Amino acid sequence: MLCHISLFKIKTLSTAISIQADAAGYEFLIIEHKKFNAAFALHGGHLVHFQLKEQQPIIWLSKTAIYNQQKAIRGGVPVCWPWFGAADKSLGENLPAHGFARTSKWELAAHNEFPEGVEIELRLTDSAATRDIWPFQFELLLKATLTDQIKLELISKNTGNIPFSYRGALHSYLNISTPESCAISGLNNHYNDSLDNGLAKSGDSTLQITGPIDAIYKKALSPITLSDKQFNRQLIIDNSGNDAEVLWTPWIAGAKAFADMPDQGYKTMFCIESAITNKSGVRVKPGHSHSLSTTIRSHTG
Ligand SMILES: O=P(O)(O)OC[C@H]1O[C@@H](O)[C@H](O)[C@@H](O)[C@@H]1O
Repeated sequence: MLCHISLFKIKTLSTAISIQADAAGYEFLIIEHKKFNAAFALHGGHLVHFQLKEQQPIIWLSKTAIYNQQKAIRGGVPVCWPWFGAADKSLGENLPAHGFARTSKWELAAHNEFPEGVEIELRLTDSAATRDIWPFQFELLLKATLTDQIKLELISKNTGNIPFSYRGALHSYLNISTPESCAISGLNNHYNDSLDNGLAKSGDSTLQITGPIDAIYKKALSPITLSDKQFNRQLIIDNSGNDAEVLWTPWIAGAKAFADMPDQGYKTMFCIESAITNKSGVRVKPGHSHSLSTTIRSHTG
């Protein structure tokens, strides 16, 4: 499953679910269900693998991803939180891009196996280290329901006594055959091009992948479909709680510049992210929660 990492089993949680670790003690939750295989890294609360039996993986993971506590994993579904992109200057200098959730160690809060799949809950709460850079109390829950589809729900709960605002994303790296085989439809026509100083532009409702893309599309009004001719499948993506879909591929130069992506890696991935990118973010009052989600299902033929 994670064929480029050697893992040993630490604990069996149910027939399909176990905790396994690499030689350095980096922990994964491994799911070997009769319908699919999947894996999460506890570091980052990060889905790193999902593959239905007899199909190509839905989620892309870099073969040269770096697994250590300081780094976000390249691939999978990074949880970007409590900000998206660069941190607000008011929080300080040199803060990590896309927040601290993807480089924090999460805990397994619940797991349940049933005939059609599994439910997994991973939790991250504030600590002295998080309050040092983001002065709020919170409970972040990633609820994953894995069946013949992936459903990820990120619930941001304010456990303190002052409101907070957050931005973020479920930054899905989708596994594709080749860029030329793919077309994306169902997008909103309006986007801001991050490769052109955030300029507001309008595009066609179907997008081909022919070069680098880094764009913030206004929230789609219906599900988005990534059609992949060579894999003979459509990935159908339904997001909620978001204000945008961020589309991203680093393309040739970008992949070359990353130490944790093979030079050719850009050819087999494409990101469609369920994101909150508005400057003001989503405000969550004490005792309240907000949910950001993405559902990805595959339709073959
Ligand atoms: O390399 P990172 O921090 O994981 O970010 C990857 C990309 O993430 C995307 O969401 C951003 O729009 C891009 O600008 C960014 O390059």
